[in-house]
Amino acid sequence: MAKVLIGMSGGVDSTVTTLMLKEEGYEVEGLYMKLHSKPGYHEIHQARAQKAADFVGIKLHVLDLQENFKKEVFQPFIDTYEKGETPNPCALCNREMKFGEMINFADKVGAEYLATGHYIKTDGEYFYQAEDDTKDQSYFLFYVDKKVLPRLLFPLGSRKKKDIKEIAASVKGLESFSSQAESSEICFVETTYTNLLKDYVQVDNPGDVLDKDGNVVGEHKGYMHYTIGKRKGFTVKGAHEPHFVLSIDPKKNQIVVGKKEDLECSSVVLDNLNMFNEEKEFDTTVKLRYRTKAVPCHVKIEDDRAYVTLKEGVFGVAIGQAAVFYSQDKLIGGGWITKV
Ligand SMILES: Nc1ncnc2c1ncn2[C@@H]1O[C@H](COP(=O)(O)OP(=O)(O)OP(=O)(O)O)[C@@H](O)[C@H]1O
Repeated sequence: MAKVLIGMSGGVDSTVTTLMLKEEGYEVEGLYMKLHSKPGYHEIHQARAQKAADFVGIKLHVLDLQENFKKEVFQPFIDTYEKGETPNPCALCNREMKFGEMINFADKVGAEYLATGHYIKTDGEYFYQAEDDTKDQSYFLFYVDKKVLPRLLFPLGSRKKKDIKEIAASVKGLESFSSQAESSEICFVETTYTNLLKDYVQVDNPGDVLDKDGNVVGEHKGYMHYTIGKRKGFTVKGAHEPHFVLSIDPKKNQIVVGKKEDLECSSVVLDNLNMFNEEKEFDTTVKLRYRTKAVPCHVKIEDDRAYVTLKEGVFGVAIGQAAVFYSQDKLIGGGWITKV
């Protein structure tokens, strides 16, 4: 039977995935990657991964990628906030670490396949949304190099999260994995992103809040406290209705605020595209942030830029975020929002 490398984080998903692969008869080896440098984190999670590997009876490799992660994922995260934009570190991590470095490691140990506990499906050519739509992670995988797709296995793509927890709870020796707290959306953010940023950049720096016409109407705490669509944490003199952040000017340390309807966006431009097919002009649907529904759109690709016309207005679209195209449940590509 073929050899598969499984990314083991010490969490319930990759632990149950490992068990499934082993039961299916694959020759399985595990890999724990040290990615970010959150103090005390790896001691706990590596030990959990080791416990899972020992239970299933497989070898666990450990790879220290902290320097690499810092350069490819963490620093861009800080830089994006400094530019007044909204980052998506998970999409970068998936391309560079989980389906970049891990594929290289799979080659090293002679594994034909790479598996993870992601909730997503693939047929080797495209990604598809997971069966469990509350857990679907396809949005964060749009930037993975399509060359690696034929080698990926996602046993959880057709499963429900609650069933995975039940499996862990029912296997003697793995019960503790079923009750672990769910990991936060961004693994290296412990509390809030601003708390983390404060260790690296000057976040607290009061400045002016402007209205759409450029009048100073209030004060904010420092532009990095805000992302597009945020409605709290700044003052607006005499305001009776909620105001939302419409744009951020990092150079002037100013934010522009307005009403909900001012946030509506009808087109976006994307760069750094990652398309899974060759089409240059098409109608499809696009998701402009995680946990929102995909809206119908028209796409025209020219010189590695996608010009996307939305057929329904979308609120709170932010530069720096991913725009991911879906045809029904099939992910056909995406890019990074560079202009709204
Ligand atoms: N540090 C790591 N080392 C190796 N593989 C990892 C690591 N972190 C995540 N992975 C792999 O990527 C998958 C998805 O990671 P994600 O961070 O979304 O975790 P998750 O959905 O909470 O899964 P889990 O319950 O396995 O932690 C994991 O199931 C695992 O296969």
